[in-house]
Amino acid sequence: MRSLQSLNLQPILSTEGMRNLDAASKEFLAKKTTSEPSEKDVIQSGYTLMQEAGLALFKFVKKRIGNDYGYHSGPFIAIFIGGGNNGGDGLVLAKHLLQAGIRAFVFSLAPASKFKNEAKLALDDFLQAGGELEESAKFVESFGKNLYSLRKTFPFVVDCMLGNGAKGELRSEYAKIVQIINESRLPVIAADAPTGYDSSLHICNNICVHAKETMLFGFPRLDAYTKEGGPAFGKAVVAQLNYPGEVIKQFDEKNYLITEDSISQLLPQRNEWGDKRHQGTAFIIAGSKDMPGAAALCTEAALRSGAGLVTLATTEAITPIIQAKLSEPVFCSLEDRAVENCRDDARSKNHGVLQPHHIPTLLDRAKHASAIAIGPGLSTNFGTFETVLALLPQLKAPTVIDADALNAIAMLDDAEPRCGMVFHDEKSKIQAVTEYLRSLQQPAILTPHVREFARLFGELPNSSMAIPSRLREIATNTNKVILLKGAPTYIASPDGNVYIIPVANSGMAKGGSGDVLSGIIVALLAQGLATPEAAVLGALLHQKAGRIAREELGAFSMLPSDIIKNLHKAFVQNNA
Ligand SMILES: NC(=O)C1=CN([C@@H]2O[C@H](COP(=O)(O)OP(=O)(O)OC[C@H]3O[C@@H](n4cnc5c(N)ncnc54)[C@H](OP(=O)(O)O)[C@@H]3O)[C@@H](O)[C@H]2O)[C@@H](O)CC1
Ligand SMILES: Nc1ncnc2c1ncn2[C@@H]1O[C@H](COP(=O)(O)OP(=O)(O)O)[C@@H](O)[C@H]1O
Repeated sequence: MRSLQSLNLQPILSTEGMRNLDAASKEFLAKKTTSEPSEKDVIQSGYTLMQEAGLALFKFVKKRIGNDYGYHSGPFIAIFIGGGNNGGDGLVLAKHLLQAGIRAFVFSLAPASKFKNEAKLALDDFLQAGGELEESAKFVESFGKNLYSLRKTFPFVVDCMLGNGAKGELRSEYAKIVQIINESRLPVIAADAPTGYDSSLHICNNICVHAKETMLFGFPRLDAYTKEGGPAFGKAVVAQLNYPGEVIKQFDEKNYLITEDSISQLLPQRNEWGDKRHQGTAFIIAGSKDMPGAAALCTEAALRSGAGLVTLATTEAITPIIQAKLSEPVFCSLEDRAVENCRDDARSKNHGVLQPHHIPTLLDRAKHASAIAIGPGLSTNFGTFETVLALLPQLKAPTVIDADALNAIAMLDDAEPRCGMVFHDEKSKIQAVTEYLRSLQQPAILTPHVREFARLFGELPNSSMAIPSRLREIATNTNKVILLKGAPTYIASPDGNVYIIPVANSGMAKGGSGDVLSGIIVALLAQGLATPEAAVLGALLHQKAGRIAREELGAFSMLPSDIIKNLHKAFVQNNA
């Protein structure tokens, strides 16, 4: 069986974790050379790491020289450095460029006398190699009012002003340079963090470099993938440095970066000799009279994701509509009967939606399923909520709980058969939701977007930095996988690991995309993947197909159905 544990994924560190790892590694490496290292020995170890960082940056920048960004290639590279270690990285880069015969201007925001420790060693090496520091004031004077000349001279800018040590609003000399760089619209490559990103508050200042790419040193850092940091970091590229394995273990925060590269390693093994039942049978409970499309999208996505048999249970009011669209699913058409319940007074409201009298039929059909998805487009009808709440504890197969099924659980306090049970505050409501979920015997994946999440578990933490630990807590307490949809996607597993898919694609932010995701995941579960693997692989395939759809159709025009149309490419490019 394919497992996430076997993938050797890169841990994502917080800025604090990264800085602590840096410090501990310097000590550790220094102790390797002498049992009682002096401060100088520790600085020397730090410089070894800085040289690795600067070399990686050089290789990266060198690849960008030419027409990589589609801009004409000017003769010079502009590197901006500050007086800390981020500036030191820039000096190592500049030395390599110099030695490679590539002309670089190093504009320094700090006087040479300000450099100390590793950055001082880097400065000494740079000067010794024949390099010179340009004063940043000169840059402001020559280019500040003449952006045309700036654009003519430099194809792009390398930002080594401030890295993960930056705090608070930028000082005026930094702010002025950042404004000029931003106004020039030149592409920026940032080292470790874009200048203006406050690595202690984890927010962008008003004045902030918006990098095209940022090279992160050592490990992926959470800041680069959040909604607060992502727009400033641009595309994050990680340069692995030789941090000692023994030290890394101590700083693993159980958050892992996972990208489409891992798809092929997670795909379920197909049984070439097996019949349709060997490929998994998915049972989908979805759709209502006003939302037939949700059921259709979910079902078609499951069909396109490898399940041998897909059965759709939906109300008879919309069964013919979906039958006209899809030939392959088996249908479990749920009889519409006008019924009354204690909330929905108009009988007609209960027509064309899931109702308690459907439960015996659903349970009978669910017996044959290897996985179940429940929720897309079910409606917020009270009887539907009641049905979902009564049905879930009776299901045995691994289950994807999405959309209105999540809304049903969030209404635990209101719904029958718990009518009259009132939770007095949010804390007790969250506790009731947690207990309900924990009591479900089958493995399950919950796929809320942020509003569904808030209905179930209260608002997400204000800072994205705190989201992984909140999700970890819920996954552990409920013993269920929590997949938080959006950009990025977070998947928290009950074992405490959180997987982060660092993709932002506004073309996917459209009604119906989530229904597609549920369909993919239920098919993967049906094929025997465990819940964490099915959730992660499903989200990766979904995002990859979405990326391909966007490349073909653009973010404005692509539709959730185009994600399905491109699913085969997400699978096939990985030789499935
Ligand atoms: N082994 C290692 O350690 C490795 C570390 N590496 C690199 O080190 C970087 C971290 O270096 P760091 O700790 O020196 O911090 P850094 O980002 O350069 O900032 C400090 C400077 O910023 C200044 N400053 C702060 N706030 C400011 C503001 N608002 N506005 C203006 N200025 C402000 C502050 O000035 P001060 O306040 O002290 O006058 C000081 O000069 C890390 O991101 C990575 O690139 C790599 O080489 C790999 C190995
Ligand atoms: N900005 C975005 N970048 C990448 N993926 C996104 C973005 N916004 C939404 N998505 C994805 O699209 C899907 C939207 O799901 P959801 O909001 O439940 O839609 P619906 O319920 O209408 O189908 C989720 O899988 C989510 O991760």
